[in-house]
Amino acid sequence: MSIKANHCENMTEVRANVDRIDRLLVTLMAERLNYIEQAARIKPSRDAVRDEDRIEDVIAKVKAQCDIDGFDKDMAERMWRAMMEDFIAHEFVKWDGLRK
Ligand SMILES: C=C(O[C@@H]1C=C(C(=O)O)C=C[C@H]1O)C(=O)O
Repeated sequence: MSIKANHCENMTEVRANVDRIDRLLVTLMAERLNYIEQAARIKPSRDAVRDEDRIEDVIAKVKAQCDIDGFDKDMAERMWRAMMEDFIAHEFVKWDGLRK
């Protein structure tokens, strides 16, 4: 299966749709980051900030969603691994900041 997208006749329409999607993605990323910050508050030890099993669980779930929505699994894996590295780095900064 694949996600339905608007048919575009020109680059103005293409870019308007890309810009619309980017705004939605930023909103979702901001919400995702809020949960990462809550994880920093909740996790009792610094060793728990980076959880390799959870990272692989996230990747597996994202790849399963790729099958549903028709998105490239290898691309998604690269994107999510890079994104999670930034989120984890942020979580470490937040975890330290809450306990100094
Ligand atoms: C938020 C967590 O912390 C980290 C951030 C993750 C993420 O960005 O999805 C996944 C695993 C963790 O290393 C978590 O453990 O769930």
